[in-house]
Amino acid sequence: MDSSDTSAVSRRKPGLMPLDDYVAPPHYDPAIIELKKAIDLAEKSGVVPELVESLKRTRELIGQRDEFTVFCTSSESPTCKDIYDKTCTHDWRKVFDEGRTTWNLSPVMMTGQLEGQFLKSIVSIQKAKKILDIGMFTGYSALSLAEALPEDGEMWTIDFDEYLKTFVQNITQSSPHGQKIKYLIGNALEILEKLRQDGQIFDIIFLDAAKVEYKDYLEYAFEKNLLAPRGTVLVDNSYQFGESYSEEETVSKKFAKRVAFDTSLHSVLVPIRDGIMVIRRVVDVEGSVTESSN
Ligand SMILES: C[S@@+](CC[C@H](N)C(=O)[O-])C[C@H]1O[C@@H](n2cnc3c(N)ncnc32)[C@H](O)[C@@H]1O
Repeated sequence: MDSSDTSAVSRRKPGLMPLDDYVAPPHYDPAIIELKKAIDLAEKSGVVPELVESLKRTRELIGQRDEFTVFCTSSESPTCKDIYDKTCTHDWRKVFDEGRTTWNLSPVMMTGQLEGQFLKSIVSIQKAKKILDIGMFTGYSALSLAEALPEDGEMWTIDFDEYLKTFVQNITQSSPHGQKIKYLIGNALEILEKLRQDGQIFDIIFLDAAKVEYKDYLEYAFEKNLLAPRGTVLVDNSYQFGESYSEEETVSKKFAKRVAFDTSLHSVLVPIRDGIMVIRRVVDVEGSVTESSN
């Protein structure tokens, strides 16, 4: 986009993030990290200048595309922005060293504005009323999802630490959606088992905790029926920074194959950020009449 076109900016609907405020997030795509290396190498090795220029132009186009994607995406709520800012300035290393968090947490773990708005869209399209968020951290995904729920909607969120619950509660109490959030503190697998025994079911389940446990979360959703009929599972970090499509048989790749080869599931991997997989029961997408691929 031509950034000198200010008339385009003034025509944008209220609520969109001003482009001047846009700060490019750290890149999740290993191809872009490789491209930066290629530019350095090309500059140092004295190749034809047109090659260096072409590589730089490629990098610039990727940056412009990312910027344009954010431009076309509604902005975050003031409370989500507050979560973002407070998470970025918090001393996570210190609280981890003091034993107050189980994981050595980092702001890059947050879903953030673009993914948050995507999650909200899914909630509203599905008209979901009850959601489970596995992996709360500082509540960015939990609040984004909660914001699209109806007033009597329920947002249940899981994480290990009481410290995180207090952190999130202190911020979300100023949001009208904060009261929809129910905190489940402890180990995700133990909590999922308890939810199953209690017969709880959810319209949407968002997976964003331990990647090695994703297969178990999936089993709880589809085989142990924590997912309501016509429900949706959303899986964050489906690219896992490239590990899912690397040569090696990584945990993320095994999970992706597990989903891809399951004929009872319909899935689509949306290339937002580190990749979000949207998984539903095939009968809920195609009905009972399906066309054979043979
Ligand atoms: C990537 S962060 C979640 C980010 C969050 N969804 C957001 O939007 O900001 C992963 C979180 O999952 C939690 N977690 C990881 N494994 C867990 C487990 N087995 N049980 C409970 N929480 C877990 C970690 O403590 C961490 O806060």
